[in-house]
Amino acid sequence: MQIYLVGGAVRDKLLGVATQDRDWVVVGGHPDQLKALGYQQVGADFPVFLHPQTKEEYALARTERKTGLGYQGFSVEFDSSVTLEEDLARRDLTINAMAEDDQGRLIDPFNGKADLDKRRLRHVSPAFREDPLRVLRIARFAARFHHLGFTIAKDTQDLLRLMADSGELQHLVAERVWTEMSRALGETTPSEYFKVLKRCTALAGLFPELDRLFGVPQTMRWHPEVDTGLHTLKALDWARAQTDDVEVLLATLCHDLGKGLTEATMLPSHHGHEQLGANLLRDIAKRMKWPKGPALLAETVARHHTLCHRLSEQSPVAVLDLLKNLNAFRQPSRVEQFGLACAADFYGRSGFERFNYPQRDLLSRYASACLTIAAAPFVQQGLTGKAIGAAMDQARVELLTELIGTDV
Ligand SMILES: Nc1ccn([C@@H]2O[C@H](COP(=O)(O)OP(=O)(O)OP(=O)(O)O)[C@@H](O)[C@H]2O)c(=O)n1
Repeated sequence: MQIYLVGGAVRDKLLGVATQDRDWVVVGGHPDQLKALGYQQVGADFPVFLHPQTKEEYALARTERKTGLGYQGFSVEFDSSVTLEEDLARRDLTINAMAEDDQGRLIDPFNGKADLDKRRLRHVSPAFREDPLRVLRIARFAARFHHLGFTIAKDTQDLLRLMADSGELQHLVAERVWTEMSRALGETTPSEYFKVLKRCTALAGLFPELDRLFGVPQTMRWHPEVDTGLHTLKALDWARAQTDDVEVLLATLCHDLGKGLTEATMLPSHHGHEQLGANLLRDIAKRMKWPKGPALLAETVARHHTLCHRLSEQSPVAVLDLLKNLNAFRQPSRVEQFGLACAADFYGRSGFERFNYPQRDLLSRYASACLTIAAAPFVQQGLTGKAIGAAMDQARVELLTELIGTDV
């Protein structure tokens, strides 16, 4: 029995970046051997074992790589004659198909190291198609390594397109898609995930409401150049630079979904897109099986995000409504999450640098967004709408003064 380090850990070591976890492959081993050594099998159908101390994953070498949720009932035949090369050949990308032996020697039959050097994401073989989730994985790796200059090889782009066009991604179970998307939101350049899926046409099947935003013009006053899809992605990258909170990032991604529906009738103002988007999000969250927390924040941000743009016009009743929708009385942290997603909407405006807004203006708008909902404690004390309004005004002035360093 031989054991090799494989996959992400080998790739990340060569790339000189921190790795998340280490995976091992066991060649020529038998499940009973591993169990006798104290390894614990994970899942009845799956040849993966947890190391008794480190709890790292040790997988028996195999020639079938369908993984995870959605393949219940699928069992992998155990075959101790599978070689390391055969196992590596069925992996997704060449940069993920390298191994290291116990002497630290690299085993790289598919030139993964050369692809790392060329900053290239390239699939290993036609076996890539065994798991349609890999289309999403490639998009996620593109989002993770975009800042290092990685691009997707032409052949691999063609394959992604082929798989998307064939409709095979429609069979993916919602939970797997959510896991990939939520991980992608936390990658360094999350916009790349959606750009890759858009380019290969997968986005239209996976998330049609988001796909529809591309080509929908923004309100001219704020966004003279870009369409709503590009505005959304710009906002998302800005939000990611501030936080890795998936709830905020999902809410930022979804804040303008209603504009896909207002295009025909309500341009140029997109009047009513907030309500339409929020209603849409209820159905989307159910269909895509998003967890409750992220779904709730996304819906509330969609419904109320424009409130921050016209803060001075808001009545305490409107703010109260927002606080209730946010569930801010039970979860005060939602206040800041909301403010951050609204700030991302603001920073995502096209040509925003060109407008040359002074820094203090941007800061004050962001602060205002946070402060509007910072009224929560006052509401908790049972104050009336009028008193809340007065308290908010006072709080807003105080924070702005502190942030800007001058009287407002
Ligand atoms: N659908 C999949 C899932 C995984 N793998 C292979 O299994 C390895 C481990 O998978 P995973 O832990 O999901 O990915 P990592 O490459 O380790 O990336 P991360 O840093 O995101 O964990 C991958 O490197 C890849 O070789 C694959 O080929 N196809």
